Amino acid sequence: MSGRLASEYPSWKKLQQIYESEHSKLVLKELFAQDASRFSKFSKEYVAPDGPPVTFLFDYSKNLITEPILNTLLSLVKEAEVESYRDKMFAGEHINTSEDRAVLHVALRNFDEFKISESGVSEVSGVLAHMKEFSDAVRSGAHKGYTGKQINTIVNIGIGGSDLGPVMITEALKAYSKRDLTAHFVSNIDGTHMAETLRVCNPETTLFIVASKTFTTQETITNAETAREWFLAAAKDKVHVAKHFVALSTNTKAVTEFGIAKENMFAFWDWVGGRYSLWSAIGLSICLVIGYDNFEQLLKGAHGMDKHFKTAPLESNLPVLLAVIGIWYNDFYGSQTHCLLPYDQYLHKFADYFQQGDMESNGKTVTKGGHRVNYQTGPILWGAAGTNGQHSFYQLIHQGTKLIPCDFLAPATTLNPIANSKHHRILLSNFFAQPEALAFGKTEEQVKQELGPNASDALIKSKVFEGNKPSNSIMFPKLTPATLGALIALYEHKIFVQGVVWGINSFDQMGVELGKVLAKNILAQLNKPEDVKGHDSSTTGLIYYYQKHRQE
Ligand SMILES: O=P(O)(O)OC[C@H]1O[C@@H](O)[C@@H](O)[C@@H](O)[C@@H]1O
Repeated sequence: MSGRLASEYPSWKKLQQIYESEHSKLVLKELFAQDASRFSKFSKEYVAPDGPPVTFLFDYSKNLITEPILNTLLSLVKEAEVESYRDKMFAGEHINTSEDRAVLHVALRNFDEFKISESGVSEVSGVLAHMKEFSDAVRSGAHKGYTGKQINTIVNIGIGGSDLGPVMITEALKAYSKRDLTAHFVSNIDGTHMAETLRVCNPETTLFIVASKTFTTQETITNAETAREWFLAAAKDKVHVAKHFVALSTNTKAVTEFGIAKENMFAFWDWVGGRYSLWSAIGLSICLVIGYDNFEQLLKGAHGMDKHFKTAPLESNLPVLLAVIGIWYNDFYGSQTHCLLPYDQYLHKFADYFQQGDMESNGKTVTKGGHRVNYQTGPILWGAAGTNGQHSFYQLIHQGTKLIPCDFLAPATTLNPIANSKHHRILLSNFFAQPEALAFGKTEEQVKQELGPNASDALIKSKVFEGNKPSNSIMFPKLTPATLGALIALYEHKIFVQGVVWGINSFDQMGVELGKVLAKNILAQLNKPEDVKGHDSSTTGLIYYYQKHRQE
């Protein structure tokens, strides 16, 4: 975040040399054979410094690294002054320079421990108290709808960071949820999303949560207006809106203009980035689904990781280790993508969530100093819950031509021990087997032995697994709210470290703006062919086709 080009650091140059001279010799099978203590050298157990008990094992031994490589990667972190930028973030300095803002999602889960002087920080506990009071009232049935019935359905209307976090967490912590409260999340402007949701809602028992940091996002405002119209068609009187609509936003003026009273608004501040906002008022739907106490556990779990990130030395700092291993593949091996593979059905939205978290943060081509980078920045992030991916895209990871580093995550104990935990043992045997197969593969010799003397050469070759595919494994005792909080914070800080090394601003998102502006302009031209002006022939042709075929 210094704005310097990463390629100028001495360690970067050294890493390039190491890669060129050594990468063909970095063979996991040999690295493990040569060193019986490789696992203990390259794994760490995280234990939360305080707060709710959180622990997990981070095993990074199946990576194409040696101690000298790791040390050089850590020198890179030092040269990029990651520690100093980390301290600036925690101190509330305006490290989001293009927007002149602090980056303080850590202040949302701080419980007054780190001293941070930025306006709004002292209001965090008041908003949490408001969230507790409101979510308790809805969950207990004290807050009633306009006909006196209890609320049994919530609809969160938001997109991007105002949707993905709540969706991911409410799925991940479903085991802790109030089962008689149904939660829907409407994000897409496509009317189908709202129409299909309203079809199963009853206006008397539904609470709409309009979640938008800016309260100007076209999708969210349009969806909220449609929801209000639908509600008023039944409730008739606007006075009833107060019981059925709340807003989560930084923009009091726009919220009031929309018709939501100030007391039904849950505030947050411009130093909370959209993709880092689930810890803020944007988490209200999470509180409603899992209860405030569980939400607080989530925050405290994240706070424990914040403390670890802030104080642990680089060589045992887990977000730093995760970040530099990612940089090694992204910038030296030329890996384009990174795969997140939770072996836990509850975490089936984890990769979707970090797709925004990572790609919107580090998908940048210029440094903070305005220089075009001459190296790769953020990876393409993707993934799915195991074992589903194994029956779909793992083929390419095992035998395709691309190197795809993977993170495997799994709980030792399932929250659903059905059939005597038989399912979980099978699930975990896959969680253990896949990284092993990726790393060690299967040689031609082994295949020949298996197939016998009559097998054709082509068949033998098709069954060979080259191996040497790297992965991290993260295993935790059980998926609890605090554990989930710590895991999310781990990845958030990984993104931070990588952004600082690459010299980019991880906290703006200028890239989403152009499309928004163009769409507004085109919306005004859709009525008549003669209005369609100023486009290339392809765009004009597409709009004409629409105009010819639409039926409204
Ligand atoms: O919460 P609001 O302001 O509606 O923004 C929703 C989303 O909009 C997008 O354009 C991005 O900027 C995201 O970072 C953001 O999370």
